[in-house]
Amino acid sequence: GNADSFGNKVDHKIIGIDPGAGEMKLTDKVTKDYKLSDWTVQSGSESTMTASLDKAIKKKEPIVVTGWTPHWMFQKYDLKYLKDPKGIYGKAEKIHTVVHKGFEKKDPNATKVLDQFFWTADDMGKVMLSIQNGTDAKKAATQWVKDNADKVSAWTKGANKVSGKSIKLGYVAWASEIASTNVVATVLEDLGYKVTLEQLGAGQMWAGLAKGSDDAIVAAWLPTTHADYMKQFKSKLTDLGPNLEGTKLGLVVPSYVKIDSINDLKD
Ligand SMILES: C[SH](C)CC(=O)O
Repeated sequence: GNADSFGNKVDHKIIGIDPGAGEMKLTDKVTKDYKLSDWTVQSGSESTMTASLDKAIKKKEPIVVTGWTPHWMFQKYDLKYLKDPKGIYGKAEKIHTVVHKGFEKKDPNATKVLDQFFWTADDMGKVMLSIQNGTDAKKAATQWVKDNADKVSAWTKGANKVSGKSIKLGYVAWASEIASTNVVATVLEDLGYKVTLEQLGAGQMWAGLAKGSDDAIVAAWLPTTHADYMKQFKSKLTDLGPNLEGTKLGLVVPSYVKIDSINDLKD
């Protein structure tokens, strides 16, 4: 391709996240369907991706990463999504709360709270930003719960305080899920639950939920991003529905990058 193409400038690399993330599967499909044959998707983690983004932006260098909303990166940097004319990343999605099938009978009280948990990208953004600014995730969650007693009381409506009961929440270390899982854990702890948080890879989180080593997740990106996991484990899961609506995911570049569409990645 021509020497000064964007592809050449970034060594034809899309800076990705953890290999089990649904977005990575979708990004593989993007490289195929948009015929980006000389491109590779570099896997790592959310923190290696955001570190690469930070480094490039500090030097005003070109970069393209797998991004998503809600995420603090959009508050911290001036970024834009590349248009996805083939719609491979899907439309706005919802993050669902999913429990191991049978948990709803084992603990209807906790299930009620999990079912009633619902908040906005702004709510999540406040917790994410506080964590990004160095506050411990647990403390940021506790602070948000304290500051939003009205919202939380809607989640715990009709639920009782408990003693001697425990619950295990699985999650993946994505900023969005660190925020949501710690907030839900705090609310359950305030009701008397002993809550264990298990940080896992995406595949392990779904497998753990299916086999019951975890009771619940608030991290299911549906209908597109986690479609494969949901299909694979459907018979072992009870989907309690959305806890957040209006997500987005796709390829993200700093605004100083002069391309606007995934099609522009072709040399
Ligand atoms: C990275 S998004 C929060 C979720 C996913 O891609 O699996």
